[in-house]
Amino acid sequence: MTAGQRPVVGPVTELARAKVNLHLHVTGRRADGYHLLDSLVVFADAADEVTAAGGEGMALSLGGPEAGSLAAEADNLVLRAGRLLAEMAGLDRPGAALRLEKRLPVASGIGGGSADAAAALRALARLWGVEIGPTQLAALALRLGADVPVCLASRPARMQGVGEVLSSAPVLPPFGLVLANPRISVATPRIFAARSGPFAPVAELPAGWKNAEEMAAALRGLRNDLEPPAIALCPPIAEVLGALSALPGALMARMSGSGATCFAIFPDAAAAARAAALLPQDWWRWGGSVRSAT
Ligand SMILES: C[C@@](CO)(OP(=O)(O)O)[C@H](O)COP(=O)(O)OP(=O)(O)OC[C@H]1O[C@@H](n2ccc(N)nc2=O)[C@H](O)[C@@H]1O
Ligand SMILES: Nc1ncnc2c1ncn2[C@@H]1O[C@H](COP(=O)(O)OP(=O)(O)O)[C@@H](O)[C@H]1O
Repeated sequence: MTAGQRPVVGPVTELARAKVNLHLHVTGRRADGYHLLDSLVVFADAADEVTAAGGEGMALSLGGPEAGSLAAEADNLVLRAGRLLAEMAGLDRPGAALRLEKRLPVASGIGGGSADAAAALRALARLWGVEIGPTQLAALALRLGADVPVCLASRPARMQGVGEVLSSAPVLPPFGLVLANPRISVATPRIFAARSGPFAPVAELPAGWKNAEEMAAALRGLRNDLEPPAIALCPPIAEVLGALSALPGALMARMSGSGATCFAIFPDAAAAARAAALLPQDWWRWGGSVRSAT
């Protein structure tokens, strides 16, 4: 890796989209305790925003409706990503004024922190003119978290290994998504630690689905293995799943990642947006579309 590319002068902004695990099978466990996963991952249009501009030293300012829960965070993933990229690029005096517009709930199973870290890597690589290949960037991302590599591309993907083995997703039809969180944060390590029982098989997925109904029918045959331990530790998740399933037009509902955010699939984005408005106002809720593979 070099710092040989022409740096960008103006501020660089990157979206940090919410990651949604349409299924999540825990297929094994490594000797170091990390779990082997099989997951079909999509990215919603709900997103944080990371902006990087030139500056002396590296500083981060926070804004947006969900910034409050991060104010006390000494080691924001955006700064960790910046420090790591600067170190790998051999930059002596890296300078960046970073801004995080936080709209996604923190510690909620939609990888907001991972998406922020990935967005910071993309933004700073452009700002500093760092030339880095995709393999090297993915290895760097993995050091920040198991979910960061998939968030780099921020497009539909099949995710395996502990999160670092990425391959093409089936061809997805257009569909809408509702996300709902009961405003309870959930710590990922606790949920993995509470999981028990035999490991799941890798899911058999087709080359693609013709429409949202067909996709939802296939997904109903799969599961999120972290859902039972998450509900045991955080019972309101069951209520969120019940409310999502009862929305008009919902084709299936499931928890994402280690929770507590749950999602429901709809035939289109407009139906999803209408349905989200029917959920309790004291929940974090969102309805809209997902980013396609192209
Ligand atoms: C569960 C998932 C599914 O996409 O999503 P989230 O709930 O975080 O959104 C991810 O695997 C989370 O990825 P990420 O949040 O980046 O995890 P990390 O920071 O690397 O790890 C946090 C902790 O989760 C556990 N962990 C994480 C990933 C993995 N494959 N196996 C694990 O056992 C470990 O206890 C680890 O110490
Ligand atoms: N920019 C950030 N956004 C969210 N969480 C962050 C960030 N930086 C550090 N964190 C820490 O990472 C943890 C996991 O956050 P997050 O990625 O939102 O969870 P999840 O992967 O479950 O959605 C939080 O508890 C928080 O302490």
